[in-house]
Amino acid sequence: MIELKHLSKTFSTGEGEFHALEDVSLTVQTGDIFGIVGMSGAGKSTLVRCINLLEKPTSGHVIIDGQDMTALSARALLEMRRSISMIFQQFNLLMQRTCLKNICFPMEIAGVPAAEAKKRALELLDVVGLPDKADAYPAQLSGGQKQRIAIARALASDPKVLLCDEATSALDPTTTRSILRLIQDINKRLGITVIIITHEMAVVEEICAHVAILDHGHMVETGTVEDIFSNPKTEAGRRLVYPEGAHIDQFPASGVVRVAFNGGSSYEPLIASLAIDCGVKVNILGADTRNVGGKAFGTMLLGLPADKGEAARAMSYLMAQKDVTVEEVPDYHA
Ligand SMILES: Nc1ncnc2c1ncn2[C@@H]1O[C@H](COP(=O)(O)OP(=O)(O)OP(=O)(O)O)[C@@H](O)[C@H]1O
Repeated sequence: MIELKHLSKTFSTGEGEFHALEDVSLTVQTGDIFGIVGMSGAGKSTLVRCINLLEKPTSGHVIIDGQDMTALSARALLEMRRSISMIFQQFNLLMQRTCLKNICFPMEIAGVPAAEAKKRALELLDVVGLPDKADAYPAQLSGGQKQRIAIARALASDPKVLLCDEATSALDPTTTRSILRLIQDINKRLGITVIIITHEMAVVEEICAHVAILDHGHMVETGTVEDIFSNPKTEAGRRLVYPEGAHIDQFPASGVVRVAFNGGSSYEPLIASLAIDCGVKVNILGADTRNVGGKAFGTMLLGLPADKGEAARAMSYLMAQKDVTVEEVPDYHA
């Protein structure tokens, strides 16, 4: 389990202090695939670099399997870091080494005998689906293949945790999907906890179970991907989940409710049955729906009728529905 407790990171810059992270706390369970999302500059990379202490937090704690990383001696930290591997957007392969030698590199540093390292590297080439690329150089590979080699290298130290910093951001959608499948496979087969830093909600949607949203250095929302996608509670969350809209204060109506569909089979008939069963017509002010893991999710903003009795009937009807949550939108102003 990875626990971040009240983590803050302040950089001193020419213009004074810059608070890149402020009081961030979150827990990632062992074996999870956890997404950390946020717009550019939100502090994602800083956060991930604090997890393996490449960046020393200004205050707060990083606790991995009960061990406080911030309290370890330099030697113990080095040892602990071996159990946390990282992959990057730009792959960071050594261009003058073959793929096999790239994968051997962390084992060489750890003092693994050459023959043993080579054997393990060949196994890892198999794991990432590139058994024929042992003698190829990175320049001879596609972006997706380079990332596969980087993943093999990351696995060479038998890590417990894999940190992925925008690992698919330089790849096309098809290659992205295949790399995400590989990461998912590694998570399942090897039980490695995965933390994915990304600005793309599609990546989170594809493979993460839990997600945290960072906004200007603050962790503003965290939960299951289903919860956050079906009903983002903060402005930053809504901006990421529904970049095309769902800004509630642009709609001209009063008595607005947000209806979130939490994986029920269908949403279309609800408004129709509301009219037929209750005799109440509502305005659909905005809607956005999506499919997560084969289930339907989405939110609708509904404008309730001005008549208080009708509005109350509509509310109780909506609240009685299965797999639907309803909340009034108090921050709405006509
Ligand atoms: N060493 C540093 N010195 C000063 N400021 C820094 C330093 N590293 C990061 N920052 C600032 O901290 C903020 C967060 O940066 P970070 O790279 O963590 O964001 P990010 O969410 O990963 O963004 P992106 O998606 O664009 O990479 C930025 O405003 C950045 O300029």
